Amino acid sequence: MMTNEWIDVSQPLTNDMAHWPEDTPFSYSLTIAKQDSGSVNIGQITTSVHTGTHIDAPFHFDNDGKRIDELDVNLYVGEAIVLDVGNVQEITVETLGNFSFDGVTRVLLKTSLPNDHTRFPEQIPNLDPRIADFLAEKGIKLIGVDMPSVDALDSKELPTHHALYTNGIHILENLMLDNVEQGNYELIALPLAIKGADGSPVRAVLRKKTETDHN
Ligand SMILES: Nc1ccccc1C(=O)C[C@H](N)C(=O)O
Ligand SMILES: [Zn+2]
Ligand SMILES: [Zn+2]
Repeated sequence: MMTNEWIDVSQPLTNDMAHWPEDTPFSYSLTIAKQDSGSVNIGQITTSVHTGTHIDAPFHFDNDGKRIDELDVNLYVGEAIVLDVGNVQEITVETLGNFSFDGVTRVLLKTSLPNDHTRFPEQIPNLDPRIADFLAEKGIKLIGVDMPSVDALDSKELPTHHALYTNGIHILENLMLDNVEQGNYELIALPLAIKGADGSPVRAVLRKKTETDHN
């Protein structure tokens, strides 16, 4: 059987990468050099947990919501469908109504936003909060986007975050889908086990399903 290779759809974590204005930038530095320790190089990282490819815990936008370490890891591993919605600036129920969801529980939206991890976008396509009900009805438990947020960048109310949460749909942000075509994949995007956290970086990878794969 032909097996496809896993492909990386995560933003590289670089010291010049984009971050939310007023949020903590990502930085990696070597704090102990081998010539000084006599044995090893040791680095440290500093970052907001919402920089780069990451998941939101419900606690990010709801004080009573689950924290990262309380989330089921099964949400982040398994079959996912990539949908190309790059033809619209506003993603609505009507946009999604054109697709078949095939009984998958994870949907990744590829928008028109070009992937550039060094540039924080000025504007992003809008996700109508009403898609939450629609996706929940299709059995979706995880939505992934190639943008820093599922709401407008200046939103304080975060209507789409809340609508998804209310419908039991978890959120994955800042995927890199430029080189991924629409279709059925397997996804791995596991968060770190950060106790009590509101979000976590993930390493997100996809593998295209072949016709011989079972569902
Ligand atoms: N880090 C921030 C700093 C300031 C204002 C918003 C954010 C966010 O993270 C919101 C976004 N909806 C997110 O989940 O990534
Ligand atoms: Zn986030
Ligand atoms: Zn978010």
